[in-house]
Amino acid sequence: MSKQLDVRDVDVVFSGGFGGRIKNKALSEISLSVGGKRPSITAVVGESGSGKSTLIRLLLGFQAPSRGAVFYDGKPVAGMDAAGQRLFRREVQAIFQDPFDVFNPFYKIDHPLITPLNNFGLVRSRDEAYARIEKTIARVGLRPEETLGKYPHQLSGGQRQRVMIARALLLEPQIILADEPVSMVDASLRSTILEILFNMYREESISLIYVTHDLATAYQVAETIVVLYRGQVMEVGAADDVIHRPRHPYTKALIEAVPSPDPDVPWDLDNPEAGEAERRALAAFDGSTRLALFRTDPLRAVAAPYDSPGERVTAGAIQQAVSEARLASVSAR
Ligand SMILES: Nc1ncnc2c1ncn2[C@@H]1O[C@H](COP(=O)(O)OP(=O)(O)OP(=O)(O)O)[C@@H](O)[C@H]1O
Repeated sequence: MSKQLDVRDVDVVFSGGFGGRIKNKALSEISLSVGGKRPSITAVVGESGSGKSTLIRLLLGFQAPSRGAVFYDGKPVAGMDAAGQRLFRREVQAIFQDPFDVFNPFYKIDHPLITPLNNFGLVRSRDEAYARIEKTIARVGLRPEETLGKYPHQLSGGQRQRVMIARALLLEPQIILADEPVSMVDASLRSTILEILFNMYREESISLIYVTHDLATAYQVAETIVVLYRGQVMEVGAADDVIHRPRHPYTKALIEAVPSPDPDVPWDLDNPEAGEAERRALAAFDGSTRLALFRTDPLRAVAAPYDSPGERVTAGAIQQAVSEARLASVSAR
């Protein structure tokens, strides 16, 4: 049983202009929940200005709703006592788009890892803190000896993002809100970071709200997709249904906007347009084969072995690649 974060029928209205007479409804009639009986991953997909950041601030308790309420573990976040708030602050963690903004450039990256452990009384000594930090750093795929003791600018963007994930994990959260966690990371690391997030869910029962503009990665990790447009939920459902049987014209338009290159043109690994779907397809092979990549639908790609660039791939090879890629995608979810 994991704890539940619940948004019930929330509006967020911002006032602007002279005397606050101009009203901007950033969120309208929003209801969603994560966690509860079993942990879950929900993706919230929306374009710029759809209200994603406002939603994250609302979920973190930084933005008060104009109507409706947010509940954590059945209690309204707005009315929590000090002890409740403290628990909420520890158990609901966020990971942001650009971790560089979060780090203080004058402190080594050990600082934002040790401080919350001390503040929440989770460790009794510096040695205990370092033992936990090293273990967690390793879990997000970094080497403690190459990471700790460094300043933020001495790490790559992907390393900084993984340190932020480690920081969230150290606090033993119930729920993680990930706000565009891979949009600043280069393509080759995107899958790795999404996989780390997915493993937190699978291995530690942490629920995840993954906020993104990218339908393909949403489909990759989430079981439920919420499509947000101008502050309203346009469509919500199981990821497969939303992607393969979209009901709302806006969702259809989003899916159509995912680039789908000519299936007759083989891709190679250096193709800069290769995205999540291609990388997943590649995972179906052991990497020893030369591969050409094809999109089969907007969000799925297959990899087929080929001998030399430009050579046409046989239908049989594609068929085999399709079945193997499907198998890979089934087991990855
Ligand atoms: N503090 C604020 N005061 C007034 N209006 C705001 C405020 N914050 C957000 N808005 C407005 O609310 C709407 C939603 O903004 P929000 O930042 O949540 O969108 P977003 O989906 O996160 O966009 P992006 O992906 O570009 O960050 C926009 O119209 C924005 O101008």
